[in-house]
Amino acid sequence: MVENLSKVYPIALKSPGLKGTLQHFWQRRYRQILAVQDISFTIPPGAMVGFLGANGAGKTTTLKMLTGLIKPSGGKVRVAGFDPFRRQTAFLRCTSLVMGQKQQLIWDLPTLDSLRINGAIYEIPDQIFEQRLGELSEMLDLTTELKQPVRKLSLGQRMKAELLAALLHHPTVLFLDEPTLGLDVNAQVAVRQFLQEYNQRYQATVLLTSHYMADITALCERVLLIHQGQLMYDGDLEALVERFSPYRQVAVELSTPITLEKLEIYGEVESVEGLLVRFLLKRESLTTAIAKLLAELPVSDLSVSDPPIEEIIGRLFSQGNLDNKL
Ligand SMILES: Nc1ncnc2c1ncn2[C@@H]1O[C@H](COP(=O)(O)OP(=O)(O)OP(=O)(O)O)[C@@H](O)[C@H]1O
Repeated sequence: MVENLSKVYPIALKSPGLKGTLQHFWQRRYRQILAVQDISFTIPPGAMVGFLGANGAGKTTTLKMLTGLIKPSGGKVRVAGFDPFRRQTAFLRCTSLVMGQKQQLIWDLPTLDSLRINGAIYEIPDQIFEQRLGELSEMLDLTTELKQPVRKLSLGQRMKAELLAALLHHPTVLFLDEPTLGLDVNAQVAVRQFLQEYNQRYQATVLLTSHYMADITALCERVLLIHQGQLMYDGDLEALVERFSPYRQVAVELSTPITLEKLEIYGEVESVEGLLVRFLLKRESLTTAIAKLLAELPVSDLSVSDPPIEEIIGRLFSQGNLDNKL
């Protein structure tokens, strides 16, 4: 549960050069960055929620406040009933934060050794450790890799090993910051499937950020959208698409070729491949535009769909777009 949560970062203002450094030493001046402004939301146990926003929107800052790594400047946070910033043992035992760009496994040690260290930190009894290790490594399809030093693992194997390390204590609340960052498509799919299975098997609550919309569409029905530190949307992913995509994609198969110039009379032409033309047509005038197309062009087939979700969100995040739309 998050209520009116805010975070302000003070940024030191310093002119370049020695003079600036000396001045800064005697008289420090700061500017404030409002990284997160007054956001509120509640996530019920067991839900998987996507956290969307452009670079610098405030996602990582929010996750850091939810995991107690930084102190909020204002507002209230409760995770599984705890105030994260107090970092109580019971809180640490039921949560985990996985950051795609940071690693906790020790580079030169075999993965298994790092996992044993984690087991000791969380005081997991040997028998339970072995049982969880077996279970999670099977779900993640990791076997002989665990005996290799971390530096010898592929990026995908390393991410899976990181997840194993983060989940050994069976957290019921999971914060994932770009867990598939830089992975190839197969590894992304494997991580995604694992997260889904973990969520279902242990009814874990998951808050996930990702730049790969495929992660969000595969895992999350509900999304939170943050823009310049403010929560702009909290609801169904599908409804978000409806709300922010004013266009539908209309694919038309022609029986004879038509020049681009003539095609453009009917709407924005997205692509032409031989006799297959893809239009982007405005939702509000879709039926009239299609009727005109069918009446005036030699159409042999026609289908209507939403543009890919990546494209919609991409357009949404492109400079200034959100400001106009919200
Ligand atoms: N430690 C810090 N000190 C000062 N400013 C910071 C600090 N961490 C983040 N910021 C600023 O706060 C804002 C939000 O950053 P944050 O890292 O939360 O964004 P994000 O949504 O996670 O972005 P990305 O997708 O690029 O990771 C940005 O303007 C960033 O420059």
